Amino acid sequence: MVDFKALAKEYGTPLYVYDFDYMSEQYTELKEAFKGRKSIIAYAVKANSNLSVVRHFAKMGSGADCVSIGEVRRAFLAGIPAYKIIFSGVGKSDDEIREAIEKDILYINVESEAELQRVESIAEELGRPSRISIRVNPNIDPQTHPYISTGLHDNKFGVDLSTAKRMYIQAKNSEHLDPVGIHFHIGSQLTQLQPIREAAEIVADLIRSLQAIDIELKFFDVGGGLGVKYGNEETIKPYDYAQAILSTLTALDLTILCEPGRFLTANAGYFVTKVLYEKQNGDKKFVVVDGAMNDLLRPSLYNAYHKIEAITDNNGKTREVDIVGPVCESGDFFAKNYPLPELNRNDLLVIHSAGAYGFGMGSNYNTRGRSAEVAVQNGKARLIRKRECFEDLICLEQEFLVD
Ligand SMILES: Cc1ncc(COP(=O)(O)O)c(C=O)c1O
Ligand SMILES: N[C@@H](CCCC[NH3+])C(=O)O
Repeated sequence: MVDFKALAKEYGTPLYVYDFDYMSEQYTELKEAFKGRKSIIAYAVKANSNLSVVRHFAKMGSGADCVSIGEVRRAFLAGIPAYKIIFSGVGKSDDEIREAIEKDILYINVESEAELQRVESIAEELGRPSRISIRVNPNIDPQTHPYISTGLHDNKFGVDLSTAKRMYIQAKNSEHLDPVGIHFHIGSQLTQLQPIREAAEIVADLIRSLQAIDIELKFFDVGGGLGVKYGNEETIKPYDYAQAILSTLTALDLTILCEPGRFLTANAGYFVTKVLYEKQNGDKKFVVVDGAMNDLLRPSLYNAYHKIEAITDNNGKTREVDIVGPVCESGDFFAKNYPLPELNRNDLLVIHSAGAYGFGMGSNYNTRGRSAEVAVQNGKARLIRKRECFEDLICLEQEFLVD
């Protein structure tokens, strides 16, 4: 049990708290699910890119799935070896591609024909062949929130099957490209197994058709996306997930690469915020807290549900309130019509499932410094990122002030 009151007293609020022991359990469960097959769990750094979090997974043997050269650099800094780092994303710049090739990462995940040309040219310039994988868009509806669906042709990600095949042939015939993997990722917060199985089947068939023309791949990269419980949703068990994927690989000897983000971190994280005021506009009751949409954007952006726990001495009956922050937007809320007891100034609200896409999607909107982050491990807490102060926010502008 995390003592949120003590942490809030020591580190202040708003505050992110991460349970590193829970992260370890999630990692181990997923890794075990692929037992009997060669596999790399490549943590999706975007979910929570704090260096201490990435380092925690590095120590467990994790690789890293990165979507910018900044994330690749983070992965290196955190101690993830080059041979377990992959780099995805639809818009990699020349500089990013160059650095990824120079750093000799496991592979660059290519998302278009135009990008393949750039990787080939840059590899030629460097005189160093680039290992690549191609992200296939299998046109499968993942049955998740439209903003986080990625495996339909309507989405910008990956290439269709026939384009992928053309690209593999080009790569095979190029002395500057070394096609080693194939990738798909149909969306995030997936709670249905069937779309994952269908996508894996489609991609496994493509691998067989490539084998028939002598293109042998080593890595079957199944992306991330495994959903978690925010409320009452049914989720997929890691074992069933792994079995569904492995069942499509009959007679194929490939290393599985899996890129979980949310599964490893979401329910390890809590966002702790303090009650400032209660107010009432007509019939509507509001609880105003010191955290805001610039700290945790998911409710504002996706109308996402997060369980909220009140730490208060008032245990009386609840009433429905909107929980809102100080930012000047009506969209700045953590929950609407949420049942909470009467609250006093300085009571705490703990917002659950905030470990993935929480701090990382934060901003400095309204010139608000981002929260501190704390890790809890083996019953001990430690600061893993300082709270941002005003000087941190203005330091890149200050020298440009003119009279
Ligand atoms: C290519 C890729 N891999 C992995 C992830 C991680 O997803 P999740 O956090 O849902 O596991 C994402 C994000 O959706 C992604 O786009
Ligand atoms: N930001 C999203 C997930 C995006 C996944 C990135 N590919 C969320 O908070 O749920």
